[in-house]
Amino acid sequence: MMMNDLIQVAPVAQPPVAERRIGDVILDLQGISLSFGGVKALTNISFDVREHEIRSIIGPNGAGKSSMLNVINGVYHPQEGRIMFRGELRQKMEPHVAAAQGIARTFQNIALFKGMSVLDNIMTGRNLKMKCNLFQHALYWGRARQEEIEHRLKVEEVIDFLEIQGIRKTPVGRLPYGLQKRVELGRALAAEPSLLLLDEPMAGMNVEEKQDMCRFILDVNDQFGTTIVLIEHDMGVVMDISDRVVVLDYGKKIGDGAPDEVKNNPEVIAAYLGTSH
Ligand SMILES: Nc1ncnc2c1ncn2[C@@H]1O[C@H](COP(=O)(O)OP(=O)(O)OP(=O)(O)O)[C@@H](O)[C@H]1O
Repeated sequence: MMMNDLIQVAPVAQPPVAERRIGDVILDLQGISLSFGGVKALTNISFDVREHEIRSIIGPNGAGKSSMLNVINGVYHPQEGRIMFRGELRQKMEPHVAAAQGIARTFQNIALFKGMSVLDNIMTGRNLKMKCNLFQHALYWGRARQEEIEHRLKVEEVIDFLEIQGIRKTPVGRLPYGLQKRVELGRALAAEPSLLLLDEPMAGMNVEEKQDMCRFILDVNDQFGTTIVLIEHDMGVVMDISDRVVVLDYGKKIGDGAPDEVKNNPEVIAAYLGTSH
């Protein structure tokens, strides 16, 4: 089996890179190493992410992809290495600080409130933007009400964008898996992130659901200029929508470059065929 054989989804038309205004490096990771006790999840990984690009992280199971996302949004603190975000050296970033700096993410296992409606789940993505606290809600009802209306409008925009108007009142737990994934994307978008981290947004989806999700990811990138870092196992999707791809294997970087370059990298092919170890 070659890398090309892994392609499962019909190609999605992608505008040329120049049209999507790829900019300067906004995230620069240098020499990142992360261990859990004796387990080395990441060893001396360096790569960067440019503004407005779609940057994918791929690799076999256990390669360190989710650990890398957790380093980027401050859930894990690497023992070694340096992270620059928008020109600032980050020490121990906490997840809420990363969120406040415009980094949002979705998770491998959907993390939504199953009993709450689609609308209310997406509304939770606005939490960091809310200025009025409970006390102010009681004292300045008018101001809090105005703020609530503004948040609702933003959430409705996200709902329209993701074409989920028909299910806005439905409890999330009643939705099929593919739609739940879309709602999770909606919650991340409600935070109006500049950097969006997507952990296997297409896992468990059928071909049609994958094509829809691809379209939404490309539209988010194109219409809002959002920079996207994506982990995905489906090589067809990755090669179609990414500007650049970084490849991890056993916690080490074995490839980095444009999709065509990575596809033809012998070390990457060997890792996917299981012949490198
Ligand atoms: N919290 C943790 N505690 C201990 N070990 C961990 C932890 N998180 C990850 N690891 C280990 O680090 C290594 C990399 O795991 P990680 O989940 O980052 O890989 P992955 O590439 O995302 O895998 P998958 O594709 O299966 O999701 C694995 O050996 C894993 O067991």
